[in-house]
Amino acid sequence: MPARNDAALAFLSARRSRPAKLFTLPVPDRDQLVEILTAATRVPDHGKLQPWRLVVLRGAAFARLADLAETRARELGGDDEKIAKGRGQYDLGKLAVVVIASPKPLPKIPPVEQLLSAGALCMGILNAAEAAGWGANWLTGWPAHDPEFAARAFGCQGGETVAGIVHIGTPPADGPDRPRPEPASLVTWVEA
Ligand SMILES: Cc1cc2nc3c(=O)[nH]c(=O)nc-3n(C[C@H](O)[C@H](O)[C@H](O)COP(=O)(O)O)c2cc1C
Repeated sequence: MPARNDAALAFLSARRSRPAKLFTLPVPDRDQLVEILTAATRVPDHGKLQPWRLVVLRGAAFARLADLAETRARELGGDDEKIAKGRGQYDLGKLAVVVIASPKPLPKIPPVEQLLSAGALCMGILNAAEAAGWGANWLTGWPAHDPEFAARAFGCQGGETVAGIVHIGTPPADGPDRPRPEPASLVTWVEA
């Protein structure tokens, strides 16, 4: 039986995202990011399929992807708001890990379970980054859900989708936390 870990419980009880648009430098270097990803990829994965892959965005990649999002918005007939929303996180990005859900064609493990594993990986990156002293924020945005953008930007193919784009950086000083769920209002206890 695992020992009670009060420090871990305290961390999980206080964890939160920080707004990526306010991140500043520094961001994790390669070794620091590998440490985060080593912890984060320790994630439930039915069938040990590893139904995900990661794309790390740094430096000039962000300006290129912002332009790609604008190009795609124009192709879709989008207005200025769609262009601005599409460019947003890439114009401001400094370091981000794109989690690609990459489902394997195995009928035994349904696609939803493989997608959930990718979501768990996003959460793992949030937690590992915060535990390592960084701010982190899980974003998507319309381009991430546009198959053509996802193919051009991240090489998505064969049923792959973007589960999350997790930005990591130096966060601003903490503001107030957002309201949190009260478990009592969510839980049905089934005891008979
Ligand atoms: C799948 C997913 C996609 C999200 N995409 C966005 C997004 O595109 N833009 C945004 O402002 N927030 C987005 N969010 C919400 C942010 O991650 C938000 O900061 C987070 O819910 C804060 O919760 P936390 O403090 O418990 O981590 C997304 C959340 C999830 C789970």
